[in-house]
Amino acid sequence: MAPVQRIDGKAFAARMTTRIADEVRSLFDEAGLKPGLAVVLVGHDPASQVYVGAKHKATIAAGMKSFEHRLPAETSEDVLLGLIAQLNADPNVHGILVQLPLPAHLDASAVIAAIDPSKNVDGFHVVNAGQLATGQDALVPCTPLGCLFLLQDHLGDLSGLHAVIVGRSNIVGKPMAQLLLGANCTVTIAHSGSRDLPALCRTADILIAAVGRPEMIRGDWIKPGATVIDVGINRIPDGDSTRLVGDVAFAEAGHAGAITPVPGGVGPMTIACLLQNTLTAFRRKLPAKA
Ligand SMILES: Nc1nc2c(c(=O)[nH]1)N[C@@H](CN(C=O)c1ccc(C(=O)N[C@@H](CCC(=O)O)C(=O)O)cc1)CN2
Repeated sequence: MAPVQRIDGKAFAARMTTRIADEVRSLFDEAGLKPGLAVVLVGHDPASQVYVGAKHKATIAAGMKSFEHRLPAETSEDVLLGLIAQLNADPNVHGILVQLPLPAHLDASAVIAAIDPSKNVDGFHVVNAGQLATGQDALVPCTPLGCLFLLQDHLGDLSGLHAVIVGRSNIVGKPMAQLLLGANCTVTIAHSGSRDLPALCRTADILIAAVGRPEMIRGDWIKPGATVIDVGINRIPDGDSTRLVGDVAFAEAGHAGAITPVPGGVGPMTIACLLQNTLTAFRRKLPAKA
């Protein structure tokens, strides 16, 4: 059997970012306007600080305007909702993202619901979710969108393939299922409590691991030749230090057809798709050409 291929999300994301930057430049030449992305971080979660910093860098690299709002951990919901109302009304802001997780005293659903759906570049608003579920043009959550791009790039047409998604979150599992249905896959959504999960996973041509548990998916859960997309980003102790692992036991997956590594797989695609969604939201606000 051929050795497993590594699906290089980092390289794909870099190519996407270059293409987006080219589009941003030519739109600026045509219309004299730039897309603007506002990212709101509440508190000091170390991983969130890294991701928000990476989003700022990527936004600038793509030629967009970046508006960063770093608020103290004790920020009240009223203050946060006030900032969101201000960003909703700001014509220079085309995309708004509130970094998750939020501190425990804040209600993430209420905060997401306050973001104008046409600027909700995370695609988390119920309007965005409803549009995706009913096959309308939607702003689609960045992580599953990135997974779909990697799958289509690697496999081409996905029609008729059986995709098993392990994980049922609103952010990854459910929108991933909608995207794969839209690409004509047969889709099963499973979770850590599904009966005989290993056997279910072994039926997958495409296996999406989005369960948030380090290396839970073992090698013998993977059908030979399957394409495995590992969404998990888990930091585990490693001697005196730590290291990142996915939800799949990568070292046991040598018989898969292809697999995304962690790091360097899905993670960078999340940020590239955020830029893509910001560009989409911006384009939708441009005046129609005569
Ligand atoms: N509002 C949102 N919050 C969160 C989202 C999101 O899409 N919207 N997703 C995650 C975090 N996330 C982006 O916000 C994110 C996670 C990981 C990466 C990434 O590139 N990871 C690297 C490894 C980085 C490291 O060393 O820690 C990789 O996988 O190669 C980018 C974005 C939760 N919150």
